[in-house]
Amino acid sequence: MAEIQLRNVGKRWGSFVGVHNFDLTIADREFLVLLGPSGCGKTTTMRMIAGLEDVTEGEILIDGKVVNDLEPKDRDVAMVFQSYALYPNMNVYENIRFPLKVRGIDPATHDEKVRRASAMVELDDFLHRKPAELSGGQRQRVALARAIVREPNVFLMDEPLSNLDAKLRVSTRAQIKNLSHELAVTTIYVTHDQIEAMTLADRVVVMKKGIVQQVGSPTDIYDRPANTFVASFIGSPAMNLIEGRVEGGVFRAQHVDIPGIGAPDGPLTLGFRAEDAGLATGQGQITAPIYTLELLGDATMISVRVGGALVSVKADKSFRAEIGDPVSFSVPSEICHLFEAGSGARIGD
Ligand SMILES: Nc1ncnc2c1ncn2[C@@H]1O[C@H](COP(=O)(O)OP(=O)(O)OP(=O)(O)O)[C@@H](O)[C@H]1O
Repeated sequence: MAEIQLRNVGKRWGSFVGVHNFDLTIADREFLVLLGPSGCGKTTTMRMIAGLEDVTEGEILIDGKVVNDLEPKDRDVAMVFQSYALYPNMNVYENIRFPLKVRGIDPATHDEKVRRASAMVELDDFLHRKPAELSGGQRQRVALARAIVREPNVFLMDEPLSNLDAKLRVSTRAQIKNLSHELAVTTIYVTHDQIEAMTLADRVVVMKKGIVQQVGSPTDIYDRPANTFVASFIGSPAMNLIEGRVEGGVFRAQHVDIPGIGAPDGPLTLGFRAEDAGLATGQGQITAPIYTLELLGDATMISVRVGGALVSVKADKSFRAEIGDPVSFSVPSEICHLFEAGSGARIGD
């Protein structure tokens, strides 16, 4: 059982603000992902929860108890880092067992606990090996098992997959998801990889420059991004964003003419996702020469240049044309997201 509350938590170093006013309750057993570009304050937030970094403002509570002044070892949280930090002279069994020894857990229980944790990450056959005799993915699993074996109240994972190659990331990601379901322990997971965030999280917190931009389920964040930063950070490709003007309910930019826009006259940033639009059968709302074509296997991505921006639309995998050929996209107003031109904040639903 562990509910974590962050009450207006902040971190400053001198005048530099690393994390600003972070206010959120993380439910017991929730899988929360902190997502954002490098330097946005994800790791600092996690380190404050772990007790590895002092809090400058606000309070952190674990199960209703303020832990600001508690030592990391007294917080009952287990951390998994991007660097595995395994002991090179110990074999896998001893590495996994280590936290139990340090914590003075009854030695009679060690063997069972180590074997259960190693079985969960499918390392049963590797217990006698030294870290140097393991692959990167296996080492990462030892690090996971070492966190699991403690049976902590909270898991904190800081980019645990970032040292793995693309294929291993996908399989280890699936394993983490399955483990978190099995263990049902409150987990906070830091990543800058939006796919990892979308696939793992119950809720995602998107951060930028120390400030929380949006908190929501992966679908909330994907379907209703709170601002252009979130819209351009989530999704592959990111949401198409076009700067233009509304006049009499029609959004206009170079090559773009979209009627039915519910915003007052003036400048506006309009967004839509590549998979929501399509090729127009007649005259569509965006008509321009093809800038590039990418064959994705299951679809063809067609891009045109609109003003300075590249706008992409997914078409059928059989679509073929030449760069420079004219193309027209169907972009009805219903699929469009509207953002304020200056602040980038979302307008309406
Ligand atoms: N000890 C420190 N003193 C001063 N500034 C720091 C310190 N530690 C971190 N920072 C700054 O705080 C900001 C947030 O850092 P943090 O490590 O939390 O970012 P992050 O989102 O985890 O990035 P990354 O994905 O690169 O790990 C950064 O601008 C960083 O330079």
